[in-house]
Parts: sequence; C-alpha cells; structure tokens
Amino acid sequence: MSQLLTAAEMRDVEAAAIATGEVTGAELMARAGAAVVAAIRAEWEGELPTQPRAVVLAGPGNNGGDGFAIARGLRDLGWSVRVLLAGQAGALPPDARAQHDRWAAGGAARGAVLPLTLETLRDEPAADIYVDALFGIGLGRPLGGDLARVVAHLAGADGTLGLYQPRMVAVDVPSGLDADSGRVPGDPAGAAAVRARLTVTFDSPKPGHYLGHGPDLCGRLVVADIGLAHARARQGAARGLAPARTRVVPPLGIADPRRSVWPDIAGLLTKRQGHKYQHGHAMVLTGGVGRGGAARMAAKAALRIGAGAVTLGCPPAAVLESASHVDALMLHRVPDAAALTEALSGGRITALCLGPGLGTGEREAALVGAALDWGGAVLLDADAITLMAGEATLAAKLHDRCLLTPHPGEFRRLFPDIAGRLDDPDPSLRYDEAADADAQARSRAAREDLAAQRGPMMSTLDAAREAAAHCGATVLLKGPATAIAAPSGAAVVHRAVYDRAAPWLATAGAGDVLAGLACGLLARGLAPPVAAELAAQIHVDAALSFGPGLTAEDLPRQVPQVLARYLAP
Ligand SMILES: NC(=O)C1=CN([C@@H]2O[C@H](COP(=O)(O)OP(=O)(O)OC[C@H]3O[C@@H](n4cnc5c(N)ncnc54)[C@H](OP(=O)(O)O)[C@@H]3O)[C@@H](O)[C@H]2O)[C@H](O)CC1
Ligand SMILES: [K+]
Repeated sequence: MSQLLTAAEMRDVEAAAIATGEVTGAELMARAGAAVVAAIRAEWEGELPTQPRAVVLAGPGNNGGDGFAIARGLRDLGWSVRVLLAGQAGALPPDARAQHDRWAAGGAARGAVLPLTLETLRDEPAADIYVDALFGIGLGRPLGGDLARVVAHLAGADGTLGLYQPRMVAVDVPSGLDADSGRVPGDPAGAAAVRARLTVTFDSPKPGHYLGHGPDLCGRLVVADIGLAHARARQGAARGLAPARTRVVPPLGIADPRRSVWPDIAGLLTKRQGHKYQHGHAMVLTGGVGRGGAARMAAKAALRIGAGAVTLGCPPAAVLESASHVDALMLHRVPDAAALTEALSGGRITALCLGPGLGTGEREAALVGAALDWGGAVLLDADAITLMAGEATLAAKLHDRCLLTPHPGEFRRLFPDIAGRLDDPDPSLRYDEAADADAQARSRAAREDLAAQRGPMMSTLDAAREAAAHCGATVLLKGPATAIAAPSGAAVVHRAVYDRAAPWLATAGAGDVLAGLACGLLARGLAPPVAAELAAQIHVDAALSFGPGLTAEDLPRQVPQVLARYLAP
C-alpha cells in the first residue's frame, strides 16, 4: 500500500464505507481488533509463555474500543487479560461502548475493567504484552493531567522503558503521536508518547508513521487490511484526487522498490541507442579554488546516473584544480553570469545544478539569476538556496522546471514563515480546554467544534507542499523521511526508515551526490518531481548497498550495482 491517508482522509473513507451500508463501524472495529490480535501472535511467536498475560490500556474513544475488541480476542485464545480504562464507560462512543459491554459481560471475573491511573498501572503485575489503545487518529492536543503521567511512565520517564517498550503493541498510532505530522503535541523532543515494539494501523499508513518521531515510536509498522480498499478508491476518485495524493515510496514491506514503484524503470534508465548527447548534458557549477569538491561529486553522480555528458562550469582560477581531478567530465570557464547565459543559450545543456560549494558572493548571486532566467531545468541546492533566501528577487524567478533540495536548515532560511510553524509545540491551539471554565459543561460535540478550530499540526510534508505551491518549483525537503512536493500539491514521502533506515547516509557530501543524481535525471528529460523521487530512492539504495562506513565518494560507485538490480528482469 503506497497511499498515505491523513486522519481526516481516513475518517472520510470510514464514514463513506459506513454510509453506503457496505460495512458498519462495529464490524470495522471487530476487524481492527482481530487484525491486532493476529499481528501480536505473529510478532511474538515463540516468545510467549503458554498462558500469556496482557494488559490493555483503553482510551476514551474508538481507539479504546479497538482495545476492548483486542482484549476479547486474546481472552478467547486463553490469555489472561486485564483492561485499564481512561474515562468512564458511559462516555465511550457507541461502537466502543458496545465492545466494552461485550468484554465486561460475565462480570469482573471474566472481564475486569479498572480505572487507568498511574497507580493502577503501577500496581499491575508485569504483563507479557501491553496494548496501547489510548489514543489513535483522534489525538488532537497535548496530553494533560494523569494521562500525561501515564504515557510518560509508559514512555520510560521513570526508567521503565525497558519494562514496556519490548512488550508494547500500539493500536493504530502510538498514543501521544500526531498521526498527520509525526510530531508529539506539546513536546518537540517527542518524549511524551508511547514507544512500541509493534504498531498496527488500519487500511493505509498515515504520514505520522513515517515523518518526525513516528518511526522511532512505532517500532515495526504493520498495515492491516480491514476491507476499506474499495471505499478508499471511490473516495479518492470522488474527491478528484489523483489515485494517491500522497504516496510513500517504496511502500512498506516492499523489498524491491523497482517492482512496486517504477514498473517502467528500464525505460527510464536504460540507454536508448544513439549519441551521448541524446541522453542529456548536465552542467554543474563549481566554487572557487579549493571549493570544487562538492560540485565534482555532484557531477560524477550525474554521469553515473546516465547523463550523456557532464560539464563542470568553473571560475577561471579554479579550472586547473578541477582539471587535475576529473577525466570523463568536461570543463568550461564560467567567469560570470554573462558567460553562463552564453553557455546555456546554445541548447546543448539540458540541466544545470548549482549550489554545492558554489559560494555566496555577488558573482554567485548573479549566476543564480542567470540560471533561473535561462528557463531550463535547474537544480538549486546548498549555497544557491542560501543566496535566494537572502535576495527575494532571485527566489521570485523560480519556475516549474526548478528543483530545490534543501536540508531543514536551508529550508528554514528560504521559507522562514512556513518552517516556523514546524516548531510550535501545539501550533494553533485556540481552544484551550484547561482554560475553558465551561469545558466540562459543554457537550462532546461542542468541544469537538471548538477543538476543530485547533487545526492540524504542520508536518515536514505539509511544509514542503506549502513551499512548492508558494515558489512554483518542486521541493525535496531532506530527512530520514524525505518529503518531495510538486507545485500541483502531489507529494511523495521517500522513506529511509524502518527496513530502509540508513543512518550512515548522514555523511558530508551525501547531499551533493543526491543533487548530482537528480540533476543527471533532469538532464535525461525527467520532470522535476520524478527526477527527485527516483534520485532519492537510488541515493538510499546506494547507501543501503554499501552499508555503514559509507563516505559520500562511495555513493556514485554504488550506482551501477543499484541500477543493475533495478534493471534485472
Ligand atoms: N480508521 C478506521 O477505519 C477505524 C478506526 N478505528 C479506531 O478508531 C480510532 C479513532 O477513534 P476516535 O474516537 O476518533 O479517536 P481516538 O480514540 O484516537 O481518541 C479520541 C478521544 O480521545 C480524546 N482526546 C483526544 N485528544 C486528547 C487529549 N490530548 N487528552 C485527552 N483526551 C483526548 C477525545 O476527546 P475530545 O475531548 O477531543 O472529544 C476523544 O474522546 C482509530 O485510531 C482506530 O483505532 C476503528 O475502531 C476501526 C476502523
Ligand atoms: K494507540
């Protein structure tokens, strides 16, 4: 499953499925419960005693309802199960209340429900499995009061992480994690949320499973099918959205990205017969003397990915330095912006990369202006982004054949207002329940209306999307989950998390290689969003194929192996 659904989109699909009568909320909850029980058995197979003991932590909403369904499923397997409930059974929504009643039928001997407090949790004898069914996609604000203390305790605040995390299964989302952003409301450090060994979500992953603190908190992620695929497809079409407005690449559990993401990758990457210039000609601008290394790494990556030719555009004083480092790359003197305009005007160059090691003086600012005035495919990274951040007239020249590849710091420089909203612990909480003296008097519906004013928490995916729409260019915002957004609003999260975690990719110069890969693909004629997505994938696959100890120079050398795997029949 490659589509990412936000909490609102998930609710929309769920409501549409229920509205057509094809399923009821109660059936969905039962399926969700059964899916979690099955995932628990698979994850802990061989690790559990003959009669395991589980403690289910049930919340005040339907996530808690799932918890009661799971408790019943485990009890039916002969497990010893206890449920600790946050809130009153009478306040549960109907489907959750029904699950509660089925659990509790037969009295406390069979279906005990204790109030969840830090004390009752601490008094529980150690269990083999803990089920976090406190909050799912309905978490809307920072946790407070006793629940915050309970979640902090589960998260290891009292040195208890080792007691819970290895035995914790989170239902839908680890409680405390915002499903849309991967942030923890009220806690930028992400400590105030449950840490699980396994997270089971339903129908589609949410952005928060991949962004921000999501991967750390989720442990292993399982996406359970609960029979909503048709409703989701219908809703997507009904909303006029592309089949997948936001995709995650490669989809979870897909070992071979080629088959799932790029069925036509052979056509994209194999060299069609003909002259080298038929495969594009990239130019990469270097910095001055002693500052050519980053651009040369980008240029080698562009050549490796199959650009027919790659030229280094150097300040005259730096030509000799680059000439002594490269063989297959061509060199061209670019003393100033006029010379760059001249070099680009001949139609030979099909993509330009500038920024890595470029420098941030007046000459370089003029080069950025000339590059953007050219109107061709331009990748702007590093110093070029910094220059645009300092000169609004440059940023105003961006167009839809441009690709920006900022890391978070560069993104913040160029889009300070957007990035600023990534920092708010709880960005737009206008309804402060604690400050609302009448909160308890309000109905749940009234509180929900007020709460709805809160608005979602800004994610890096939202930030990339908003920046792309603002500047009219494709934005690739780097991170373990790289957000790639086109001005159209279509977006992709490329995940170097879970089974694709490659922490060794955080090494000096790796970003220069990514820029070169993307520039090479632009030179070969791929549109910026496609070039960005494929470059991000090849970049991570190259890092995964090399492994720890990687340096940036190793990356281009890994590309042939990666391509060979992609192109294998
Ligand atoms: N998506 C599907 O197809 C299915 C989802 N299921 C499960 O349902 C939950 C979503 O249920 P929902 O009731 O919408 O939300 P939650 O259970 O996550 O939590 C909402 C309740 O929690 C209260 N709340 C929210 N934030 C806080 C907070 N910070 N502190 C205290 N209480 C909080 C909220 O109260 P309000 O005051 O905000 O009204 C609600 O009471 C989904 O995650 C799945 O597990 C279905 O079971 C299967 C299909
Ligand atoms: K949960």
